[in-house]
Amino acid sequence: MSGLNLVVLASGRGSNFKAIQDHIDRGDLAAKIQLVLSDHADAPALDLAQAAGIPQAALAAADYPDRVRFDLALLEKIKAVPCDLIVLAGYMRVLSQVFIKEAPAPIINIHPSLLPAFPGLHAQRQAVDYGVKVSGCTVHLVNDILDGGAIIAQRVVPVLPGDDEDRLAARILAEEHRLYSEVIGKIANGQIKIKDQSVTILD
Ligand SMILES: Nc1nc2c(c(=O)[nH]1)N[C@@H](CN(C=O)c1ccc(C(=O)N[C@@H](CCC(=O)O)C(=O)O)cc1)CN2
Ligand SMILES: NCC(=O)N[C@@H]1O[C@H](COP(=O)([O-])[O-])[C@@H](O)[C@H]1O
Repeated sequence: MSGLNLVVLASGRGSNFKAIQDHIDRGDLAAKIQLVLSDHADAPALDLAQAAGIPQAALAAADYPDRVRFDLALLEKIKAVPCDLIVLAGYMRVLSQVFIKEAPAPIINIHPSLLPAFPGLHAQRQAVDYGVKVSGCTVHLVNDILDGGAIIAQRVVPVLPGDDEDRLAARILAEEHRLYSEVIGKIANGQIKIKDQSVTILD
């Protein structure tokens, strides 16, 4: 039983993708990553996917006239494989309304702050600069409002004296690696149900 079919979108390092695959390999997560897609051909996430024997591909934005045509090409690759859930794992492009509408499965994202605080890019830097005493990470549904989709789960992470962006990011990242697989596991076993843009969490 391979469980939930996942397609992962990653722009860079891929540590969240790797954490999900590690949970799958350990038998902790009833899912199968069918494809890893990136908008950067040199993304380390693609090397991690290749090493894990997972099909992977990169699409270059420069090869497409606009965001919608890029997203339609992305969708074409996603629709060619079994997909129950699209997982953004450090995917650094805003998805168009067309992508959101035409996606063959729900889309989730992990964000390194306690949304709605600090949306967008460099959330950890925003938190340090603001001087908050706690931050954290959020798993949310993806819709056409950037980082505005329904919140599925959050974890609080302390901001310690002397923290800079990198130290806080590392502390939050460790929590992301746990939270994301926990949430995907609950989607796989039906404890979290997603219908259209609403989330139901069963205790
Ligand atoms: N339609 C949506 N698309 C995306 C969402 C979302 O909630 N709705 N989440 C983001 C993830 N993300 C933060 O969590 C994020 C990613 C990228 C950007 C952004 O401004 N990207 C720029 C390019 C930046 C770059 O190339 O360095 C852009 O796309 O023009 C903001 C937030 C994923 N997509
Ligand atoms: N706005 C989106 C965003 O900032 N996402 C963040 O990018 C990092 C990707 O790391 P990874 O490639 O090692 O998973 C993660 O910290 C993720 O929360």
